[in-house]
Amino acid sequence: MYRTTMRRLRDGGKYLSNAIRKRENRSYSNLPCDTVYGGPKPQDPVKRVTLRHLASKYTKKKPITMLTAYDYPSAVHVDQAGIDICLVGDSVGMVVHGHDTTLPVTMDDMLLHCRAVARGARRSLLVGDLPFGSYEQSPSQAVANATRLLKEGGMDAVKLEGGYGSRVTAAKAIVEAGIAVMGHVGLTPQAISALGGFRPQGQTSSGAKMVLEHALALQESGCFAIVLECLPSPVSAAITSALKIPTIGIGAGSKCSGQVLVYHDILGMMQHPHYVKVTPKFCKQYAQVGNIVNEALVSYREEVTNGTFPSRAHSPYQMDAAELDSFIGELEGSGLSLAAEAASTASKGSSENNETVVQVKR
Ligand SMILES: Nc1nc(=O)c2c([nH]1)NC[C@@H]1CN(c3ccc(C(=O)N[C@@H](CCC(=O)O)C(=O)O)cc3)CN21
Ligand SMILES: CC(C)C(=O)C(=O)O
Ligand SMILES: [Mg+2]
Repeated sequence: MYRTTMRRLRDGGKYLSNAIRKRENRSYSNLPCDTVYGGPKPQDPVKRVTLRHLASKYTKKKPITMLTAYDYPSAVHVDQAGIDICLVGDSVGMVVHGHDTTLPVTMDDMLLHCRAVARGARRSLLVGDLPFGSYEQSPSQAVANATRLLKEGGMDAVKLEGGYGSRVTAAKAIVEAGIAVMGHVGLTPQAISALGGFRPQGQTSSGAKMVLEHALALQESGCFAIVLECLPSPVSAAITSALKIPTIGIGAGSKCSGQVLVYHDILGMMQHPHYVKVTPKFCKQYAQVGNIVNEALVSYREEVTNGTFPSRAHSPYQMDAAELDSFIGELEGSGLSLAAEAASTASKGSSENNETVVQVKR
């Protein structure tokens, strides 16, 4: 132990960089499913998307793909689909926690979701939203919380909203601390109190000019990309043209350098009337997972109610005949004759029923 520690110390950075290399070379082969999405194949070594990858896509005018994920399974899916950037958005507060706005989301909420996503996504670049109240007070507050998202949340970069002076100063301070920052202008949901609703932005000449100025200021502060939310297409086209860094649009038309949407929205999981008021109309649904979930849950309820579930196929655990006989004997010997009869009947039921038994290995 002492020797190993000494060797690591003498090695200096070498031990660490070998450990990192090992981690990066982990392969997908231990993941359970193949991919049919055109993303990385299970046998491919895992290479994290980097800012250089994004810059290269941007230069080649290849659209950058981004999607939210809030937990381990959604992160695995985003990763397997070959999406470039996985955003742990503060929209988690609305989509997963049922709030009407993103305002109640805390750093602790974000860190919990970030850690789950970081366990699931090994290839996508991980960006975590700085939540409302975690970066507005001072550049040092912004740096402290951005640092937590990387250190405790496992993120690769952070995102913050707004392009007014203090936000630009915060973005600059975070970049100077060595943390990659994504900006976010147009509809900034954390400003709902000032904006008066989830309204499209930049619909007047002066409004559009202000959004452009905010985007330019964020670029100047060192942001590596900027989200443009709910803007008319000509405005996001102009901003994209004026900037030297990628723009990622949401409800901002097709002229951005990339697109982002919310996981549950594209899957059609927010179609229950309960969600209608928070599901934006710019979102395309690529599936109707909500309906599939509803049908599955109703089937389960019905099958448990009418006794068809669990059948033998889903009752996989066996007992040797000798052990069973001995158990039934024990029950009878203890005066539990009804219990003994129940055990005996159940064993006959299972041998009469000739459905295939699914062997669950543990
Ligand atoms: N599920 C979900 N998807 C999102 O894209 C998303 C969230 N939640 N939560 C955080 C923000 C909020 N977003 C939203 C929410 C609603 C509208 C929307 O319905 N806008 C209406 C105007 C509503 C009004 O005028 O009050 C529109 O017509 O675009 C737009 C963006 C985008 N983000
Ligand atoms: C919609 C995206 C850009 C976002 O900020 C979020 O999901 O929180
Ligand atoms: Mg957000």
